[in-house]
Amino acid sequence: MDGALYTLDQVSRCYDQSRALDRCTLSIPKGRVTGIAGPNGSGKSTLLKLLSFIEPPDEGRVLFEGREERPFSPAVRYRVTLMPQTPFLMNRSVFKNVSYGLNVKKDRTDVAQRVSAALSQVGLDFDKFAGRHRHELSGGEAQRVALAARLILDPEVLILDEPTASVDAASSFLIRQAILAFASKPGKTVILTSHDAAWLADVSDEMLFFFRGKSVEEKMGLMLFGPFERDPHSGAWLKRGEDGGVIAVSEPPDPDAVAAVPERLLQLGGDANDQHAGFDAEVREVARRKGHSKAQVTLIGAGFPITLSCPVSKAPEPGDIVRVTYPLSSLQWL
Ligand SMILES: Nc1ncnc2c1ncn2[C@@H]1O[C@H](COP(=O)(O)OP(=O)(O)OP(=O)(O)O)[C@@H](O)[C@H]1O
Repeated sequence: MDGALYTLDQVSRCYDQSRALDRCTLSIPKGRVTGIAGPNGSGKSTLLKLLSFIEPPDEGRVLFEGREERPFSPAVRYRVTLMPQTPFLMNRSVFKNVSYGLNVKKDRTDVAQRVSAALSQVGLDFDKFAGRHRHELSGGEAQRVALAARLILDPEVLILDEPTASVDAASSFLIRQAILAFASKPGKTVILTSHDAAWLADVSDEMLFFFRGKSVEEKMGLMLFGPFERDPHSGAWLKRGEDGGVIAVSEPPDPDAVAAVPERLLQLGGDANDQHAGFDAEVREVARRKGHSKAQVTLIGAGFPITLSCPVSKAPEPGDIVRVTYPLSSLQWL
């Protein structure tokens, strides 16, 4: 690792009444692929806009190579390129779209050759695609053209917001290949989000997990939102599901707090006791990936979604009812 490229120090970004980023502190390494995962509305896109110097923070500091860029200089903006969630393609040829950024920079060297190389990086043939217009492209091809339009600029930092949203498996694979080829060049940093957790984990060297406008330490396998209740007999705190099932929690610090257990600490099997809480859950999905010794398991317990990983040899099957246990001390309040 070449050290931190970005450091965010207590950064907040507010829209109307909502805080899209809430006193967020994190760092992103240079020369690595960093994936940012988190639920809808957790602030991922807002973070990417700040990292691209498109929007400034309302509070706190965004340091780039240890310096605060405020106001943003064109020099630093040219080093960073963002592909937004729904990238815009002009209603002109693929050639004009991909070469647009070079035009803006008045860079006219070997344009056709560079457009051809950029298209080839995303698996598109120059002769077949360069003359096509937006309406002559599938969703996946349009997304790859948008990526080629960023790759041709050869930025130091490539930031991609949901690059595989609504593309087919073939395009998703080609986008992954293009990202990894770019990232393998010296000095390149990639920062990206995706709702496809397995795809994101596969392409990323590092992962950051987002929740309510800030980065949390690790991926949570169980998250429970209030209200919580107290068992009148035992005095223990719990979350009751719609099906009547209950999941044990510790005492909530405030009514809005969310109870969370890291995925790593959720186990299949085991007994509940003073230190370990447990509940029954139905297995919904088991994802086994080639070359990985662990399977990703999605379950529903007391009506709540749960994810955990377990050795492939011990993975249950969809439909199985299994016991999920976790150390009570591992429960965090977010
Ligand atoms: N331009 C805006 N104006 C008002 N509110 C906004 C704006 N952009 C984002 N928000 C709000 O800020 C919060 C964070 O949004 P953001 O798009 O950063 O989350 P996200 O994690 O990228 O979500 P998703 O996964 O759905 O793309 C949300 O509550 C959203 O409604």
